[in-house]
Amino acid sequence: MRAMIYQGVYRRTSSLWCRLHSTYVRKMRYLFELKEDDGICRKAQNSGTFYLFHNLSPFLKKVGSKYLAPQISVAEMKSMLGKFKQNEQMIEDSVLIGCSDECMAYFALDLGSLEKSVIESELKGSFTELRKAFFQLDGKDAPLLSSAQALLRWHDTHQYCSKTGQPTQKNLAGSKRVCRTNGIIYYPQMSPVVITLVSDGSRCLLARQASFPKGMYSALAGFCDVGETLEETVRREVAEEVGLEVESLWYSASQHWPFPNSSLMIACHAMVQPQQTKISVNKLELEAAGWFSLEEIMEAFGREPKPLKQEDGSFSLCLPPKWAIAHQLIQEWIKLQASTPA
Ligand SMILES: NC(=O)C1=CN([C@@H]2O[C@H](COP(=O)(O)OP(=O)(O)OC[C@H]3O[C@@H](n4cnc5c(N)ncnc54)[C@H](OP(=O)(O)O)[C@@H]3O)[C@@H](O)[C@H]2O)C=CC1
Ligand SMILES: [Mg+2]
Repeated sequence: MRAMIYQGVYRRTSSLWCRLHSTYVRKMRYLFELKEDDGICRKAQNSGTFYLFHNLSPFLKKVGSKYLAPQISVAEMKSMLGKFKQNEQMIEDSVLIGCSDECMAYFALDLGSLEKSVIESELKGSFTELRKAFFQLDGKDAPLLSSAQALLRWHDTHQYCSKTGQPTQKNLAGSKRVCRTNGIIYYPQMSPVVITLVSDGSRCLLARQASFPKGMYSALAGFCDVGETLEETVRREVAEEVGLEVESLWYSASQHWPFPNSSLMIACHAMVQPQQTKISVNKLELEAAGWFSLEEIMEAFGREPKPLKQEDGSFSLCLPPKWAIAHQLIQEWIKLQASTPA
């Protein structure tokens, strides 16, 4: 009801509204309406565009070395569903993931129940594992597909109420699911993770897990435990993984991270005492960890960001790609070194 009144007011005063509010505010208010009101959302689905997935792999087109995520119009969607003899209502399974500056809504839809190869040849592209394409995606596509995949995965794994065992229903935008039996509302979840670049004033500490690409080192990361503050998580993870005590820390930025599930990566810098830098690697968590000088870091950034085998069989240092927030932390650390007197 609130959203309907709101929309009426919006229509009557739209020119005033446009003058009063920035594009950003208009977009956010519009997305809020779509999440609140299934009727408005249904209309938006009939004029919006769709990002397609197949069992959580996004539909992409490869242009040179880059991947692009095509937006499929509602007309194309309906024609394709017709070819599969599917009801157009399948469009309502989609989830809202954003909108354009002109308030045209974007949705994501998983077509996992349909034959993959037929859709691929129909739309001339391919469903590609997100992990494979993530670092070659166009600027705006990576965060959009990352949150779309997380939302689709959450709906796929929350079909039933954990209290009553009854099926849950999603609202049209997909911003929640409701158990009709007892009214419990479930909201999409993500796990908070801290990622910390530890410095001793002149070197930074990087580590690798056995699953990382050869030669790749990154900042220390770890999931927040229930009840912890971010500061406590940073201190605990640094102590657990490399046996050091953090003296001070500060927040840098955050990023949604789709692997292995939906995480909110909260990036921090931390300092340890220059006299207390002896690392003791927790081999259950990490394969290796080490201190790296500014020169070593600059040299690694100067190389191609891919594993490079050296003559002795080891791999040269390779740093996280620019989309990963760890990359940003390392870049900030470099700037800090330049601005700090030796
Ligand atoms: N952007 C980047 O550069 C980097 C990103 N990351 C990301 O940071 C995240 C956390 O890093 P990681 O070092 O693995 O974390 P942790 O150091 O916390 O260790 C991972 C272990 O924690 C347990 N765990 C606790 N809570 C969760 C949860 N909510 N989800 C999954 N596992 C949990 C699991 O143990 P068990 O399975 O035994 O129960 C898991 O093996 C990952 O998503 C990883 O992809 C990590 C490094 C670099
Ligand atoms: Mg870790």
